[in-house]
Parts: sequence; structure tokens; C-alpha cells
Amino acid sequence: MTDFLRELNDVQREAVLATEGPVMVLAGAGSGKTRVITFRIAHLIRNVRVSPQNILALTFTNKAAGEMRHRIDGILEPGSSSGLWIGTFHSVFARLLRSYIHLIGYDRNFSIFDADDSKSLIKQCMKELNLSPESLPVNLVHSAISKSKNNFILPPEFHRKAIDDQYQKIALVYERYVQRLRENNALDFDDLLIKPIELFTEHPPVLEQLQEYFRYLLIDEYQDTNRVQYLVAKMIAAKHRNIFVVGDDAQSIYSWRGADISNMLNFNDDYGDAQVFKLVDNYRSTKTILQAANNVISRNQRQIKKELVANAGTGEPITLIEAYNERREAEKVGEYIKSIRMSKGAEYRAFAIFYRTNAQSRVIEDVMRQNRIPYKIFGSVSFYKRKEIKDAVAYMRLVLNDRDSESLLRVINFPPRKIGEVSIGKLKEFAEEQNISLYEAVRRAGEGGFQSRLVNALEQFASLIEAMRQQAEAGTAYDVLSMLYDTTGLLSLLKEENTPESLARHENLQELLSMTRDFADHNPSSASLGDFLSTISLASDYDETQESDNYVSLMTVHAAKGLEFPVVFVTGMEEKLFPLNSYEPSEMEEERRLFYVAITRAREKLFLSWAQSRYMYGQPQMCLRSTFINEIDPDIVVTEGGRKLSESPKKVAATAMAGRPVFGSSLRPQPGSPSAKVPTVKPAGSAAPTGAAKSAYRVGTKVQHAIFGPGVVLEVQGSGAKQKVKINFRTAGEKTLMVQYANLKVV
Ligand SMILES: Nc1ncnc2c1ncn2[C@@H]1O[C@H](COP(=O)(O)OP(=O)(O)OP(=O)(O)O)[C@@H](O)[C@H]1O
Ligand SMILES: [Mg+2]
Repeated sequence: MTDFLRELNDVQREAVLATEGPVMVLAGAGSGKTRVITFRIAHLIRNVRVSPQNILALTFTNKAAGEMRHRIDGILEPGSSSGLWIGTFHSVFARLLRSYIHLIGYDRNFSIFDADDSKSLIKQCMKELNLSPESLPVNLVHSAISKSKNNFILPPEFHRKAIDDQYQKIALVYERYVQRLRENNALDFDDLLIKPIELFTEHPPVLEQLQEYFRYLLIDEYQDTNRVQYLVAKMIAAKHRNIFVVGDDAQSIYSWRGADISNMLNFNDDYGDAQVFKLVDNYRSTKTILQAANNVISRNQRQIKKELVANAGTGEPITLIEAYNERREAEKVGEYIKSIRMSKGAEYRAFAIFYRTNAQSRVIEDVMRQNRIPYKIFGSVSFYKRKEIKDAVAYMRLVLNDRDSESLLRVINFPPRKIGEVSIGKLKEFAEEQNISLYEAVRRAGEGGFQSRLVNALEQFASLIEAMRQQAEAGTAYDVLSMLYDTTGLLSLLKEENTPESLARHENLQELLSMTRDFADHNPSSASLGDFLSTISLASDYDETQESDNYVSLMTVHAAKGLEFPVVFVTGMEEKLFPLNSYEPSEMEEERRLFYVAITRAREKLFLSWAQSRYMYGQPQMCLRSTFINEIDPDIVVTEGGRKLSESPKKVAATAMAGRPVFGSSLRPQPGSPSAKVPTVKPAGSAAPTGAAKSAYRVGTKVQHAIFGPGVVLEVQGSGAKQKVKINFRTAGEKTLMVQYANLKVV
């Protein structure tokens, strides 16, 4: 047996070794499902000698994909995972579509519209159809369309099935929206899964080629796949039938987004000869935490009974935190984090704080900031949703795909070029008359009979886009973005504005630049603008690419799926908040599964907290403690004073000070867990000082450059007019600049 296979238990190993034919692993949280996928891939490469390109592994987040790669390189040797196809359904199919989409009438450089882009296009379609957002909310239309797409219901079928007036209206919008997307040469997120099915249906040879190519298909978190994901996986696996899926019906938490648990339950119907493995040992959590999880989930009627046995000891009881309002709740969480850090030497990265709704994060964030506790928030206003980032990205999209009129409209007057609404209206008319794209209309503005001032502005805009396009052909996304900043003076404009908001935006744009730089460094052979855009348009809320560091993780319970942390706080344990929806039994069961997911993220210590009053919808509301708390055996829950819940009077007064944690096992992250990343410390510049004594610059001087941003001087060469400095820029890497022209600021 290869050595690494010893790191699995017997059933896990069997599942790894059963490489041929359909296999399903159905098992509870923390039982090693993801670990089995990882080891199976390593086994396929090392022992079965499958070439990495022939393996396709689908994960739920890009982050999980990254971690899996990292683990595989760890098990085998660095670089082993390169060539593997591993990513989310969306990212993998976006990549495949770039090679084949021309067959179904799109251009390879298609744009990917995120939810906001889609909504704005829907709004526009509604306007054209004279449907007011008051009578038909855009969000409703958007979710109806998205849900239909996820169920593979396309406009004609939707139309046929529209039961009432409202649905008929939505059908019209849906139809137009699909048409407009095509005109924009754009796909929305759902299209990334639908288009492959269209492609495979219309071009069977492509499917055959891919079936041959992806001999082994592995899917994590299978319980949360929706219909299109199911279909596309089935198509790909149809030839070799080496489909390996792992999941836990008790963790199905995306039914509101079209996930369909029956994909998992009916696996045997599709693959009658499927082998099914059940894992029962839980390697993640203490007995106490698992008992709580089992207590809770056993209340659900709809579930496959599963045994889950803790491998670890009993551990600490669960602590229930009660506070008079949400601020105090957050403060108490902060106090616990501080005291556990002090007493146990735990790192910040050992802690996670979960909440049911994004809105709860603000107060927690405030308190963390006040207490100087480093934190990272996953989700809420994602980096990519910020206005300035979307603007810069829109430029890049337009450069790549000039039919992307949505992007064009976003940036045509940004930064301001005196191209107002009226001018844009005229431009649109011109485009329609000539039956050309908006960008083509910009390029041919001279023929439109516009005022010369407008023609000038449009021509300047077009020449910027053309210059960027040339840059994109020869260089990387980084080069294109630098050119944009440079030519438009975007950064300096924001700097000059000098308000806290403009400076934050300045910083975000710098961050984007450093991301492109990073991207070029990490993907030397595929750092083109198209590659970069694909990657960032698929970075989901909880996937922001950021260097791993030592911080407390804040996220919704949904975003926590698959992760683990030594210490977990589940906040807002109140009626109408968690469970949020409980009118229907099925909703209540989904909330309960969500709570099960939250509990089972904890390895060593679990805190549940609630507030007696909370601001909701702008008003302070009295809150009741969540019934979920009562579902846990009161013998394993203690109050902050340390009394068992089973022995406490029902109403426990909130103690002013956080209790002292007394649990014994180490909180230091264990290798292999997502929380175990060690921050890398870059060595300080080590170049020796040179003989430029009178210069304003010395080794180590911190400087600021208008385009390259902040940096540190590594070397000073020469003096006077010919003086050069070598600088390590945070974003742009090492550059040697002539001091005379560089216009550096010492900071
Ligand atoms: N045989 C084993 N020996 C040691 N550690 C293990 C073993 N199996 C799993 N683990 C560890 O247990 C933890 C949980 O494993 P993993 O994340 O693979 O579980 P999972 O079933 O995917 O959980 P979830 O349902 O939450 O996604 C991980 O830290 C993993 O490394
Ligand atoms: Mg997992």
C-alpha cells in the first residue's frame, strides 16, 4: 500500500480504492468526505497512473478547490496537481466554454455577468416592455429567471407554464433578457451551466471528446447540486461512468437556490450498480459538539439516518452567551476571543463567528475593530461589487468584448468626459439605426451628425479602448490596468478628492492592480486579460482572494460549509433570526440543517449567543431565545457562569464579564485544516546601502508612486540627475526608476 493511504480509515480507503464505476459516499459532517476526494485524486495520479488532465474535480467554492490542490501537492509532490481540472462547476465550465462557445454562436471573449449586471439588464428589458419595477420587482424577476435556468426551464417552456398574469409578464422579460445577453455576447452565471448542455446537445462530438478526456469525475458537496449541474455531470460521466460523488443530505442548505437533494437520493436510480460507502467516524469535533449536532438534526423528519461517532474526547461543554442587545453580544464574543487567546495562546485564525444574515455582520465588525481584533469578513459587500472595482472591470471587459454594451455604458462617462444622458440617448439611436453595437457607434461617431465636442469625447474614449486592446494582445491584465490608470488619471483624481471614501476607493483600485500583478506572477503562462477576467468574475462572495493571514473569520452560516475552526461562535440565536424562516415545515427543516452545518464546523469549542433586543429593519425589537437551543441536551450546555443549562433557572441574567475558558486541548491550528495556514513573512530588503549619502532615498525608504503605489527602496544607484532607485512596489513588484522622472513621494 502506498504510504499516504495509511492516513485513512478502512472505509475511507475502500472508497479511495474503488476507482472504477459509479461510487457515492454518503456521510455526516467531518467524517472525511473531502479528505477522501483529495486522497482519491492522489491515488489516481500516483498509483493508477491517470494523467492529471483526465481528472475533473468539482468543488463548491474556489477556495475549496485551492485547498484541495494544496493538499494533493502535499500528499504527492509540489506541482503534482497542475494540469488537474479542479474548480467550481462555474469556473470549470467557463473555461471549457472559452474553447467551444463559438460553435453555438458566441464569441470566445464573452463577458460574464454577475447578479448585479443581470439585474440591471433585466431592469432595462422591463423598461423596454413598459413594465414598472413597482408592479413587478426586479429582484423577483431575477430570481424567477435564475431559478428557471437552474431547473433548465428555458423561455418557451416558461411561457407555456406561466400560470398567471405576473408569470406571463416575467416570461416576456425572460425572453428579452436572453436575447439581450446574446447581443451583449454575455453569459450570466446560470448560463455557464446551461450553455454546456446546449453545446453538448447540438454538437455531440464535443461531448464525446470531453467524455473521453474527463475519465474520472469527482464531485464534493453533491447534496447541493441543482438540476443543471446534475445534468451536465451526468452527460460528462456517461461514457466511462467513473463518477464519484460525496455528500451529506443533512447539510443540504441551498434549496432556495434550486439545489435538489434528490440528485443524491436518486443516485442509485441513475447508476444501478453504484457502490455506496458510509463513513461513521467523525474526526473533527469533540463528543459534546457532535452530540449537540445529533440532537438537533434528529428532529428532522426528512433525513437519512446516519451514525456519527466522535473520535475525539468529550471536550468542553457548549457555552450559551446571553446579552441585552446585539452590541453587547458582539462585545462578549470579542472578550471571549481575547481571553482564550491569552489563556491558550490561540491564534486569531482559530476563531470563526457565524451569523444567519449578512446584516448582522456590521455590529460585530465594529466591535472587532474597536477591540483591535483582526478579522476578515467573507461575503457582504464583496470586493468585486464595489463601484470602483466594477468600473475598472467594466473597462477591461469592454476591451475584451466590444459588444458588451452594459460595460460600455458603465464607463463611457467615467471618469467624467461630459458625455451625458442625452448624448448617450443619441448614440443609442444611432446604433439602432445603423444596426451596429454601441461601441461601433462610438467608433463611428463622426458619421452620426453629433456636435463636434461630443464627437471628440467619443473618439478619445474609443482611442483609449483601442490602446488598451493593443496592450491586452501583447501583455497581461496588469499591463492593461496600469495603462487605464495611467491614461485616465483615475488614481490621482481620487487622491485629489481626498475624502475618506475617495481614499478607500483609491486603495481598492490599488488592490485590484496588485491582484493583477499577483495573477501574472502565479499564472505566468495564462495571465491574459481574458484569463484574469474569467477568474475574478467567478470569485464568489465567500471566495475573495486574499493572502491567508491571521484573522478571525466572519461569515454567514451558508458560507461556512465545508470549513472547520477550533472555536466557533454562532451568534443571533433568536426566534425569527435563526431559524429565520419557520412557517413551513420544510423551511424549518432547512434552517435546522443550517444550524447543523454551523455546529459541525467547530472542532473544540462551541459558543451560542443571543441578544434580548436587536435592531431589525431600523427598529429595536425584543427577541426570544431560539427554540434551537432547547433542542440540544441541556446537560451539555452551560451558561457564562458555568452552570449547566439543565440546572439553571430558565432566565439567566447576563454576566458582565466573559467567563474564563477552561478547556484543555490545544487551540493551535492543526495541519491540513483551512485555518492552519501560516502567514508568510517576507524578508526585509537586504540590499546593502550604497554610497548615495545626500540622496533623499536610502535602502528602506518608503515611497509612493502615482501608478505603482507604495513601495520600499531596495537600492540607490548613482546620484544627481542620473540617480536611479530600485524599488520593491507592493503591487507592481521590483522596478528601477530614474528619480528625476519618477515623481516619487517619500512617505
Ligand atoms: N482518517 C483520518 N485520519 C485523521 N484525520 C482525518 C481522517 N479523516 C478525516 N480527518 C480530518 O477530519 C476533518 C474533517 O474531514 P473533512 O473535512 O474531509 O470532512 P467532511 O466529511 O468533508 O466534512 P463536511 O461534511 O463538513 O464537509 C479534517 O480535518 C480531516 O483532515
Ligand atoms: Mg467536506
